[in-house]
Amino acid sequence: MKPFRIGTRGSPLALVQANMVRDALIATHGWAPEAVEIVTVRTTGDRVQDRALADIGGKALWTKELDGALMDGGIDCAVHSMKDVETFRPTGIVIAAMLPRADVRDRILGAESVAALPRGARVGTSSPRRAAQLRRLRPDLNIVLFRGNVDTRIAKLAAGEAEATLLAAAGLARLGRDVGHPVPVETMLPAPAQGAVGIEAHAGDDRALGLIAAIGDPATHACVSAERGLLAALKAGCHSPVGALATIEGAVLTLRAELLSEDGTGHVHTQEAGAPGDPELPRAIARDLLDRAPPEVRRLFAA
Ligand SMILES: NCc1[nH]cc(CCC(=O)O)c1CC(=O)O
Repeated sequence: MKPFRIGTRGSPLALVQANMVRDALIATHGWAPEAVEIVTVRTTGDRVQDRALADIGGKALWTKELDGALMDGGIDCAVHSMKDVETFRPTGIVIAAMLPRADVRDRILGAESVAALPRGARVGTSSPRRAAQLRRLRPDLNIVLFRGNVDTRIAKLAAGEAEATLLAAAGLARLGRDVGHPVPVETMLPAPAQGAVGIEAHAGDDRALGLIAAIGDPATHACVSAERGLLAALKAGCHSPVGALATIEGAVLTLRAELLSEDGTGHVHTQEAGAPGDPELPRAIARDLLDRAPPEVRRLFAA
């Protein structure tokens, strides 16, 4: 039998995540290790390292090449950090499953907490959300541009390019890097879909869809879909300063969300509960946020 081919980017984190999917498929379906093959694909985002992603402005930085491989049958599924997957997917590609979500929080490296940062400290990040949240909490901080994969950013910090940086707890844990301190979600609401690994397949490939669905976590899928539904309703993307986090308790999904202006002076947040899988909840939250947003925030989300 032909091996089941898992497409992934080649970054260390992407490879760890692809191996998590591989291990889950092998365990769930009782496959031999050689029944799965990992295929690495270089994406636009991997090639462009010297500019802020927001400046490149291009779409599908992390997915385009993998989408192509899915569409032409070069791979059977593609594994992504859901945080990096555009809100609107091409026709023919479906998110078949998500692995159980990891720690959703950011971690701060170089200080015990955001409050403990020295006055005027330089904090390295390329995330408009993290930059805006930091500026709101601490207008005295100097935000400096940090790009590259997790280890590159840790190395920049060690080289003294900033006093502190923020990284997703999930990525650090998956890479075995026990560094920094978790930032409570009450201090910094995470990015939509942070900590979730998704598996995509061709919409017409029923065999792949079935095999992948068997390793999925429905609660993660419902939460991340609500967070992505909010982005869709806002017509926002990963370059917009948006925090969102859905959680499920019993049969109730609670979605918390905030929008900020780039300089952090404008801010609006809300929280609402509903049924998991109800697409109206994120839409209602988006309308409420846009209604109440100050002009400098609404301007960023004008359709
Ligand atoms: N934008 C890069 C990116 N995409 C996913 C993760 C971490 C893993 C995750 O959030 O699932 C990271 C690095 C980071 O933000 O620290």
